[in-house]
Amino acid sequence: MTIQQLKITNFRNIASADIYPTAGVNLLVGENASGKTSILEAIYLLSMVRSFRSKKIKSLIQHATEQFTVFGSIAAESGNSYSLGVQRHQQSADTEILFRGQKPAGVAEVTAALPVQLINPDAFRLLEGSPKDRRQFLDWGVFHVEHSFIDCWKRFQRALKQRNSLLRHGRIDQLEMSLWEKELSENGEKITALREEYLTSLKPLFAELLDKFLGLDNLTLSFQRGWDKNVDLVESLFLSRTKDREQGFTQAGPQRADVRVAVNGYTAMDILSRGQQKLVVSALKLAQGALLSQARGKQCVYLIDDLPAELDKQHRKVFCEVLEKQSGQVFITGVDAEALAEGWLNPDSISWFHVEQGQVSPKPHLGSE
Ligand SMILES: Nc1ncnc2c1ncn2[C@@H]1O[C@H](COP(=O)(O)OP(=O)(O)OP(=O)(O)O)[C@@H](O)[C@H]1O
Repeated sequence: MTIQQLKITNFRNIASADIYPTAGVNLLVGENASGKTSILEAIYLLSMVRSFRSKKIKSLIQHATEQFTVFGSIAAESGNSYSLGVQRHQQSADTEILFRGQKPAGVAEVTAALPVQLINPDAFRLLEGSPKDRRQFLDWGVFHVEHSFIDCWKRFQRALKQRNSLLRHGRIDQLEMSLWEKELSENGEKITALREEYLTSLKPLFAELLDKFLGLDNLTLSFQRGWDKNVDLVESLFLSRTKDREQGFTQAGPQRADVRVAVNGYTAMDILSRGQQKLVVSALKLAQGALLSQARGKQCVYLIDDLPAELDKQHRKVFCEVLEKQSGQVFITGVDAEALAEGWLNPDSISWFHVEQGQVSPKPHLGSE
């Protein structure tokens, strides 16, 4: 997927922008608070229909205006182009999405059409955050690669909600409980198998990238499925009914899964430097893009907020080379044009944009100024 045109209206501090990015690397340079991250946020919104910075989508509407609009013209790998627009009005209860001129069935349809990977300071959460952050990472990949996942996931969530609500009832209807446990475990086992399979496919791609970035060959990823490995989920649920009733929720299952990232047996975030953590997280995200391309022939759009931060010159150079060699579209922000200009193999193929007080304009390549 490639964004050929991006039009932004009344979004954060951007009153109006209309840009034509290149299919490869796009660099967005500007001072603090100029609006660089807002552009990444607008692209992320097109894919996820939410922000990565704010839970309240209305906070994205430019102050003193009524609504924002983000529009993208997207080129698919098939050669077809289609339009995607997301709009939110102050007075409206919903966010409007228009995909190929129509209202999509759900957000998942849009997300599947425009896979976006974000590497920003919050991406560290993948290592230092809760298991939920790592499950989200894993499920992003499974969702894009395995189309049956979304249906299993929805059915699983519904069954989990039902079981939790039964657990809180005064008297449990054993038959109803068994029925929901069956539904929960059938879908839970499928989700787990898909997650395991996905992680197995991801590992070699991740190892290859990590080797380029850091040469950390003793780093391991291990999947923890979320319940006792010696029993089936249905059995585990049955055995834990009494304990779950006391707690008021289901304790075992894929909703407790995790991916442990360890170096020589130690939790990665406890021993890696900040720069190493950034490269591990980046390698994980780039590996997801590579797997999507390998499995589905789809390219992902990478959003990288402040690439130079935390990385020395040498690691920045390796990172740039990897980004240039992979086939997805990349948007990178930075405050220092010189630091951003370093390390590219083909600087002439890169598009530059200057961002200043919410205005976005194409910028001549640094060397040609
Ligand atoms: N709803 C809004 N309406 C108008 N301006 C807003 C709104 N929300 C945020 N802003 C402002 O938009 C500006 C742009 O912020 P943004 O984070 O995009 O800048 P940036 O260029 O990425 O900065 P930095 O380099 O410091 O990360 C900030 O000054 C912020 O206060």
